Amino acid sequence: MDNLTIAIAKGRIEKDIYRRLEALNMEKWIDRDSRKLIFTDEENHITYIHVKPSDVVTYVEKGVADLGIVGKDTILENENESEVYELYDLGFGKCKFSVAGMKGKKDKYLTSENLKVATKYPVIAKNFFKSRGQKIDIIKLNGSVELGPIVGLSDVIVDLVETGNTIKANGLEVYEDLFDISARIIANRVSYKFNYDKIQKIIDLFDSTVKASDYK
Ligand SMILES: Nc1ncnc2c1ncn2[C@@H]1O[C@H](COP(=O)(O)OP(=O)(O)OP(=O)(O)O)[C@@H](O)[C@H]1O
Ligand SMILES: O=P(O)(O)OC[C@H]1O[C@H](OP(=O)(O)OP(=O)(O)O)[C@H](O)[C@@H]1O
Repeated sequence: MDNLTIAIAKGRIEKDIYRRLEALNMEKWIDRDSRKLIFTDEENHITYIHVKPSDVVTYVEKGVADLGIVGKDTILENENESEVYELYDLGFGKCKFSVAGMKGKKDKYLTSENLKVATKYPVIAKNFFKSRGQKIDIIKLNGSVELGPIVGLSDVIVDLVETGNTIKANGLEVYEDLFDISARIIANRVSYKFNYDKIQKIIDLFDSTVKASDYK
């Protein structure tokens, strides 16, 4: 039997993925202490590959992976988003997209033209302001985005907010929430068609870990 390949996003959501696999007794196939990037579950015929979050959609879209597990934010930011099917909301990795800026400066945000927006997510930020008909300049950063308004690089940021601690610790406030984010299972379109039963079985397995516990 051919294995199904699942691309797992390394980093923040990894821990929750392993908790689910552990609940299914499927984690034993993955050596988390090793530097290996590919593992095989011989019992369930699954190959796991460990990739950067921003590369998960690429592996799935190209058909190298049948399935991928990655945050909704990363899916929406990818130019090939529409080329993959989003099948299942895993319910972990929860956070939200927000617009934030310096405390007490919200008025400027609402009225300003050519707002300078610092973000790791230029596609999502552009789409949001476009839908509102507001002209903006994007400043693409790769992290520590909250610094933008503090040092005068930008007027606002578009970023993920979970606990709100980073925003607060840096004297910023949320001006507006965009939408909620969580980890999703995505599928290659062709593979979904040809491996429907196998893929459905894997989704049912993940689903059973939610029903059997309070992971959500
Ligand atoms: N507070 C949070 N901040 C950022 N991401 C979060 C948060 N809470 C949950 N997530 C989820 O975790 C994912 C980010 O994981 P991580 O920070 O490891 O990767 P990354 O920053 O996108 O990648 P890298 O830093 O390697 O380029 C997001 O895609 C999102 O789905
Ligand atoms: O609301 P909070 O719980 O504080 O979480 C939000 C922060 O977490 C993420 O940053 P991350 O830790 O991934 O670091 P980064 O700045 O390198 O992206 C995100 O970009 C926020 O800065």
